[in-house]
Amino acid sequence: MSMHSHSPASVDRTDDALLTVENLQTSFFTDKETIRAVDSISFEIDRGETVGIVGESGSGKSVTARSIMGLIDAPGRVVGGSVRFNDAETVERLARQYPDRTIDVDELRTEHDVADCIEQLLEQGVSPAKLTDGEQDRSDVDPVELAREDIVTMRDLVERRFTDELGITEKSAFVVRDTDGGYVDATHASEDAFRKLRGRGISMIFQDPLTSLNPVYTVGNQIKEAIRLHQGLQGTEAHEEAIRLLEAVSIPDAHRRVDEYPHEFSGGMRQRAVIAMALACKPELLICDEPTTALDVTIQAQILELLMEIQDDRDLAIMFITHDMGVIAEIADQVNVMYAGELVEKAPVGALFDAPKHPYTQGLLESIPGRHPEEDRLRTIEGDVPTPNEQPTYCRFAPRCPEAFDACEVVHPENVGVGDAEHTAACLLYPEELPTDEALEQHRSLGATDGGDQR
Ligand SMILES: Nc1ncnc2c1ncn2[C@@H]1O[C@H](COP(=O)(O)OP(=O)(O)OP(=O)(O)O)[C@@H](O)[C@H]1O
Ligand code: NI
Repeated sequence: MSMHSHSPASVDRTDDALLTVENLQTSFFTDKETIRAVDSISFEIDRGETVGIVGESGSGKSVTARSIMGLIDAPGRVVGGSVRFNDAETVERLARQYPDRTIDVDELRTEHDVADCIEQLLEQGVSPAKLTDGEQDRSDVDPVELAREDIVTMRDLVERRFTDELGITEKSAFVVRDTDGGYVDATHASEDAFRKLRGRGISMIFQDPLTSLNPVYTVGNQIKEAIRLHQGLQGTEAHEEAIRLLEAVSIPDAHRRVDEYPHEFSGGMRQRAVIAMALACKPELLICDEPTTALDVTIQAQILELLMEIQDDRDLAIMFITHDMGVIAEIADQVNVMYAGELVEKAPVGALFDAPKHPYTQGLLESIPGRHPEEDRLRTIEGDVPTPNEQPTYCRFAPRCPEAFDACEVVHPENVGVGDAEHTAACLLYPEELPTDEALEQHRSLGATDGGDQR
């Protein structure tokens, strides 16, 4: 049982999710300002599922991906939230390698009483709202009572790292074992653990295949290096596996092409080779950051088709980043719409296209080429994505929004349920069924329990 199960904002898909991103916050600290590139976003990815992340340039899509991969460099830093990777094999492997940095939740359950822990936290001045975060309908209930009812659990305290605050667990721990399935907390993993998590576990491909391929080595040697690192195969075995992988990504004549250099490959073939390299690591989750934007439309369609086939074969989860709603329609099961560092709408792909709720999403859909064949000019949303350089007490989309009203300047919209169980939007027009003043009150109170800046 998770604290989130009653929350309209965070849909209860937690139990089986392969990846859980919760209140992730990543900022860049420049001389001039703090850019809140990813500003407290939450979403999940299930096994075998494709989750699309869509939004205009500068909305924070790549920073989200790089935060998950542990690839944020100075002046940037993940400043809050967590990224939990829930794969039993990975948890066991890392728990063996990092016994001192592993938390055993079952042990904690036998040694500590959750209600006592919560009492201590309240005494230390932690707000009850923080302890019941996600329990909007229970926010007036004493958190100690929720612990007694098993609604707030030891696992919840571990996930929010309250057990660190209590001195029960090591602050540097990042592997969590639990009978219900543990996880690796990527936001707390050390550099070397991240390297182990990348590749086997989570693997990423980028927009420009040339940045992932080294021009001085043959394509085959680069794939073989990945095979050696992640599967421990050498010599002929590695060579055979490299050919199999090139065949798996439909590179014709793989026996010969395995010995060619990247410049001898076309753009589409290079992107296929990069996918083969990513697969050499046998990942559970593949993150694709605009992998087809540099390619022409026909090749783009072939690569998407290929990814779908590979996904079916391997039950691979895919997080697919694009600014193109057309691509989202092709490939995604679930969609997260980002704007200026925030997640403004989340929905299954059908619901998003049939009934987009956020005016921003509506604008993105209106600007898909071919939507209005009777018009000669493509519709666009006027203006640009603002740089998110302050904590918003308003709606960041309001200046461009055709539906904006006075409150949008002074109330920050939170994600609220909009119809379908798995559909949320962060817009003051919702919940539609409430009168405006009550809707605004709901956004204000959700904002107050949001946690805000965490670290
Ligand atoms: N190294 C950095 N230093 C400072 N700011 C950065 C850095 N990297 C990203 N940002 C800022 O973070 C915000 C989000 O950038 P991000 O690259 O994630 O956008 P995106 O949605 O991937 O856009 P695109 O579609 O153009 O790839 C932007 O405001 C960007 O300026
Ligand atoms: Ni990007």
